[in-house]
Amino acid sequence: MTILFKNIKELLQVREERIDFVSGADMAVLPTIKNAYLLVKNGNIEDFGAMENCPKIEADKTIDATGKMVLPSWCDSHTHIVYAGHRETEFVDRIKGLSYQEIAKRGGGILNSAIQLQKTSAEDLYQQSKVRLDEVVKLGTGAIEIKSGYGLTLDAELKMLRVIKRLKEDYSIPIKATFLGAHALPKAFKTNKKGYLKLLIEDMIPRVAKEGLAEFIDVFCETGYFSVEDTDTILKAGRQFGLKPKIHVNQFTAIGGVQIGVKYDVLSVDHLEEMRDEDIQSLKNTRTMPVALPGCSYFLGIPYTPARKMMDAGLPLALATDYNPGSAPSGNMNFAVSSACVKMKMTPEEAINASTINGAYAMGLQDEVGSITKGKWANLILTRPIPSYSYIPYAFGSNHIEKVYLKGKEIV
Ligand SMILES: N=CN[C@@H](CCC(=O)O)C(=O)O
Ligand SMILES: [Zn+2]
Repeated sequence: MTILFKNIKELLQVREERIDFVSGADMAVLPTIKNAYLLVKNGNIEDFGAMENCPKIEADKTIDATGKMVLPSWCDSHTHIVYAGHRETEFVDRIKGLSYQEIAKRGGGILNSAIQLQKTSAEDLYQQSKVRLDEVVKLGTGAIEIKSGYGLTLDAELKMLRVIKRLKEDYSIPIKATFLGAHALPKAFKTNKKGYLKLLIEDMIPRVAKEGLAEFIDVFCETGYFSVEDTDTILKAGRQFGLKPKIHVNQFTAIGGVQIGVKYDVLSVDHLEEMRDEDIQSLKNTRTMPVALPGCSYFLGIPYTPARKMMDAGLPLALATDYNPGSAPSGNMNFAVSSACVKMKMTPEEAINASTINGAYAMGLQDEVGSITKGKWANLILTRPIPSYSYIPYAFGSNHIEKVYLKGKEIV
């Protein structure tokens, strides 16, 4: 099966050679080809180039993309889309003056979602999550990471991870599963953190690894949740079972989460709303991808990740949605791109690099997706007619996507 996109106004994120990620000043460079063609064969990118070199072949399907752009699908490296119910009453409580932390102290927040999830059947959880996955695919997401962490008991965590496994089997989008048993201290262990750490280390991690339910392990390293010391203990245990770490750090307080991440050579450190100069310094010359979640900053009204400062220091950056019921109830990567430009002063080139190739790296998927490179999956966005790619973050709130393709198959 071959598909030929012709007369593409501009083909974005073209990388002749495979790269892992871009950092520092290179983030401002988005390689493109104007008036381009793209040939897809059996679900993968076969060839591309300027229209004058377009092969004279009879493809099974030819798409005239005059006035439109083609880019690799968004790579959303941080989500919690498998959850039960919703938390808009907490949203209203926050509008009325309560903070996210105050709500959590009253038993709301992650524990509220855990109670709802524990009562939800695996089938219902799958159906609720599927709606969200379908939605984000239509919004251009073509690779996604999904975390557990709303179970907080062995059974409920396994239920979440098995739902993620089922989504993986049912969708032609790469899905990476992350075990986040250390998301919050469950009510039953309120005064017994040691006991929960024991459960995590002796029961949950070995079982998750044995059943092959997750590739990554995550910890919410934050004041009032899991300390740096706890994080050290959990990541060490995860490593023994072959789970690669990517962690939540510096969301509300900077307590050394970045440094423990660097110690474990984590694939990504995510959130980073509170960054000290020493945190930026620690990330230099590492293979760890910093991930910013502007939807969370927007929704909670907390600081945005200091992207400019970090990129000026030579660091890479990825953008993700953090789609979850408490701090970011939106999985719209187009909004992440736009708010990164508006609020974090990222240029459209930087934001697109952060949401494609760097997002792919933050999931270990840089060899499959994230750029227009021969052999990569044809997970693509075909835009509506737009004047320039900067128009995507500029005209925020409008849908600029005409169609998305997963493994070359048209979805919308
Ligand atoms: N901060 C930790 N976890 C999620 C929020 C979880 C929730 O409020 O349900 C996040 O990444 O923002
Ligand atoms: Zn998160």
